[in-house]
Amino acid sequence: MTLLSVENLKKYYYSGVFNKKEIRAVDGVDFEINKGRTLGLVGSSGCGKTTVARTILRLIEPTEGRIVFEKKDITKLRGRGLKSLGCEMQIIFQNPESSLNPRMRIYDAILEPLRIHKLCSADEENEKILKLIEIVNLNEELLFRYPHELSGGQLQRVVIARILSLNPKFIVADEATSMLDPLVQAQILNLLKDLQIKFGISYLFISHDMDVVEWMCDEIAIMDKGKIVDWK
Ligand SMILES: Nc1ncnc2c1ncn2[C@@H]1O[C@H](COP(=O)(O)OP(=O)(O)OP(=O)(O)O)[C@@H](O)[C@H]1O
Repeated sequence: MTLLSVENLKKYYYSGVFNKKEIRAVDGVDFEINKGRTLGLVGSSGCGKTTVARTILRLIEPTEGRIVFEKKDITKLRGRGLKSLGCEMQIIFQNPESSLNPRMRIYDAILEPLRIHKLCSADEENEKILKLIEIVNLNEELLFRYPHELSGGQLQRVVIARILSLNPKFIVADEATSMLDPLVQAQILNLLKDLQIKFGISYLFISHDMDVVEWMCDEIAIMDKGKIVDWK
């Protein structure tokens, strides 16, 4: 069953004041992702992978095309609709520290989205946080530490716990494990796969590492100069 479909997606940038130069970052991309499946997006640096992801998540406006999520056209969604879409579609970046406030203890970092989106009552907060860290295999002792006191792998688990609190249906992993050493990378990838099985999450998995993509993904789209040029 299709969760997300992207039709003729384009994102052009314009640079220069006098001699306007057109940059076709994404130039007519089509794909579908089914529920509980993973699509890999690979290609050389600058081919448009991150732009595809940010456009789908409505973090940037597409120049042209249509994005359909759960049978709903979300291309022009605004206001409250866009806010609730923000829970269902999430992104994990390469550097977990960029997603976490350095002055906020881990406990509060996981609590923050629960409070912002009013996802549980005050009485349920503690239990919910303990449940989330159990799901991502994070030790309870780490809850009262600050981000700089955790390793890259532990931080990525915190980021995943925060995201999971929102019950997402779709997650973009944008080079999410490429800064981690191979053993930790394998652990995080296994965690993402487990979460997919448990919660039926769909992923758009962006990476330079073809071995990782082949292991992680059901289907792979290869991008070049803003277009999908091959499928695997
Ligand atoms: N805000 C912007 N303004 C102008 N050009 C941009 C902007 N964002 C991206 N681009 C350009 O769009 C193209 C695609 O960039 P994008 O970051 O999507 O590529 P990528 O495949 O994700 O690269 P990488 O693997 O290095 O992250 C590049 O030529 C980039 O310079």
